[in-house]
Amino acid sequence: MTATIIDGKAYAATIREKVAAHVARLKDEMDITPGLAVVLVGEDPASQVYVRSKGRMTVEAGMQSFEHRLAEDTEEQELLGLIQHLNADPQVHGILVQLPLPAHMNSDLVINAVDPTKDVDGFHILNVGRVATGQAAMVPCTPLGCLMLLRQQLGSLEGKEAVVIGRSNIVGKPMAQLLLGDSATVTVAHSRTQNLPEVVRRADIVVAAVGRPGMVTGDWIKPGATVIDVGINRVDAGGGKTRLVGDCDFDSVSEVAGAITPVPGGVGPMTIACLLANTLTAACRTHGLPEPEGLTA
Ligand SMILES: Nc1nc(=O)c2c([nH]1)NC[C@@H]1CN(c3ccc(C(=O)N[C@@H](CCC(=O)O)C(=O)O)cc3)C=[N+]21
Repeated sequence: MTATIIDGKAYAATIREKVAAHVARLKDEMDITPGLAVVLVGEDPASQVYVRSKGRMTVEAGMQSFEHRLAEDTEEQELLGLIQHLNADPQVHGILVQLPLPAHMNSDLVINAVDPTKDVDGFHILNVGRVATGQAAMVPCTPLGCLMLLRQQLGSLEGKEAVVIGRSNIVGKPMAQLLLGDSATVTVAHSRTQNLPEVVRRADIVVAAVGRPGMVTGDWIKPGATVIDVGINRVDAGGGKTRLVGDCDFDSVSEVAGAITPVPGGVGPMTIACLLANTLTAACRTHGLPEPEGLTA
């Protein structure tokens, strides 16, 4: 069997179009332009690329983009001051502080300093609790994007066996909560899980979010399963070049799976589309306006 390739890039483009159409109406009818502030501390080249493409897509969706670049050695207090300023700025509806932060900063403290209504990453502890209890939240972008792809591919997730590989606060844990919210039966596996391949072989839905290139191979996969590959790993491609690969060994997994997301072109573009969707949702909530449909969990 050869798996269907789930075209995250194309689906993300449709999400961004929906966002743009709603933003255009907000501007016309309400004179409101949603705004997203992205804060980057340090000079990590990969992070700079993401920040640039986020900024470009924000503007393409008709929203305002504010970028703040701080030096690697910025004091935590200065970053907290900037966050207070953005919290108070009515033009800013969403705030994203790019992670990871430099080692001298307390990430939990910084994340929890963001106004939860502007926390478009969904990392504030209040939003974590709201997602866990099924209340209206800001939902983390990558898991939200994965959920959208799964719903699109499978329709209902009810009663399906889902195995999430990875237990991070930014992907694995919130992904598990969202799958539960859609009535899947959820296992969260990780690096210490015993008989990991055997556990994964039970799954109708596999979400791989471990950050290890090619770790999940075809023999781990139940025939026909839907596989969402969250990994974005840059590996040596020889000749001084690099390429992006996922956490799944694409060639062998796609021989067994029913459907699989590619890397690049799968989850990554959905993450950015969901960031724009969350910014729009935040703007609507702030102004007491109806939320866009199909863009939240
Ligand atoms: N607070 C915070 N929120 C984030 O959401 C966040 C972050 N920090 N830190 C860094 C990671 C990384 N990240 C990506 C998003 C999209 C692509 C993406 O669209 N990738 C393309 C490929 C891009 C390329 O070719 O380099 C793809 O997968 O097709 C990648 C990576 C969001 N992050």
